[in-house]
Amino acid sequence: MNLSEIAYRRVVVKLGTSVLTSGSLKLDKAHLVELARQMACLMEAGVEVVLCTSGAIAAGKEHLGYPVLPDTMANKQMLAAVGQSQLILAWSKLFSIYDLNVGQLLLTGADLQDRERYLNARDSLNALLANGIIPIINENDAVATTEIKVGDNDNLSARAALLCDADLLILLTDQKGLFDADPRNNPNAKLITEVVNIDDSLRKLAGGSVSGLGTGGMSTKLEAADAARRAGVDVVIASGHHHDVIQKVVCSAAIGTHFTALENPLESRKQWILVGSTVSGTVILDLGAITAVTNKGKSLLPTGVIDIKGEFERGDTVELTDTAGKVFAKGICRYSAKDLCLIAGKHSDSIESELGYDYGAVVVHRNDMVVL
Ligand SMILES: Nc1ncnc2c1ncn2[C@@H]1O[C@H](COP(=O)(O)OP(=O)(O)O)[C@@H](O)[C@H]1O
Ligand SMILES: N[C@@H](CCC(=O)OP(=O)(O)O)C(=O)O
Repeated sequence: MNLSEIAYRRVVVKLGTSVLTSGSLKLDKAHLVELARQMACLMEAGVEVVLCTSGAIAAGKEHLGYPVLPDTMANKQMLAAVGQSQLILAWSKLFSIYDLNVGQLLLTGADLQDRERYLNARDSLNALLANGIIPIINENDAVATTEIKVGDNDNLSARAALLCDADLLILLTDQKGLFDADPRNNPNAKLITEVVNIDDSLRKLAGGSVSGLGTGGMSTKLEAADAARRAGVDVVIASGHHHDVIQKVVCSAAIGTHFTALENPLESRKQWILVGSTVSGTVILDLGAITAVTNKGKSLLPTGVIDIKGEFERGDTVELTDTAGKVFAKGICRYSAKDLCLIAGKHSDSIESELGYDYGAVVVHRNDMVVL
């Protein structure tokens, strides 16, 4: 391959457990050597690489000799705590062959939810890159509980790509890309080489993980691809076992499934609303408000609110839905759920008389909203 064809300057490479174990129950060290070589070669050629690696729980099971344990959160945390240190040790040793240092960033959803913590994580990631160090990211499974987790490394890697302003996200897995059906169940499934629109019909094609190794399957990869391309990042889903896959994808080879970045990416704050912040509640809108928000670029006023679900505070992120539950936007709410119940369906002029105070006429401002 000719590295003079390099098309990207900053790349996030996400390696699923399925790739790291080659479908077995332990880390496939020989394959890790191969993957590290490809990433080191790109670094040498001036491409900045961020590695988002799964495999902590698999490595923990291997290191402890596959103990038979009750399936509790504490046991998963224990396996991740043991396995993460083995995983980072393996990567650190492999990159040291190329005189490359690594820096470990263990994140949870909670670290990215709060805008200030999000910006701190961004500074740390950028500082590693600025010093030629490979950031190695995983979810902090040893302390994370379901409530505070991102939950899967596909979405975590998309958030990492946004954090460091990458121009390419490569999701490597055990399939050649996204197929029109799960190839494990359907031998006639066809590879989709180019995705232009991510819509409900495409989402229906992407199933979960059935191997028992991975988390989320293709459906979380599609979520990740959607978030990344909205932020201006190209995405490729490909097989982690394709020869020289990382280098070839960085040189724009036609491998796997390609998602081209949208031409008008979301600004940084809206990227955070889309992928960083956690949804605390739901605001249900009438048809007039849905049209105003989705087609006319308007802010949401209380008069268009029909109902509210969940307990949220002023400043929390909410989903905006229709009465059937279809989510069409996400945004930061300027009123708490309690206040919104009192002003729902009312004219903005009456907010002060209803509440005794007023945070402005708007419930979700269009600058704080991402239409999906
Ligand atoms: N439409 C699809 N195309 C390809 N793979 C699919 C599809 N739907 C579901 N899958 C499943 O997604 C799996 C890959 O995801 P996952 O198991 O989470 O692996 P990883 O550890 O790489 O994240 C594949 O093994 C496959 O069974
Ligand atoms: N954080 C977990 C992996 C979670 C995950 O998304 O796994 P995968 O679907 O294999 O990328 C671990 O290190 O075991």
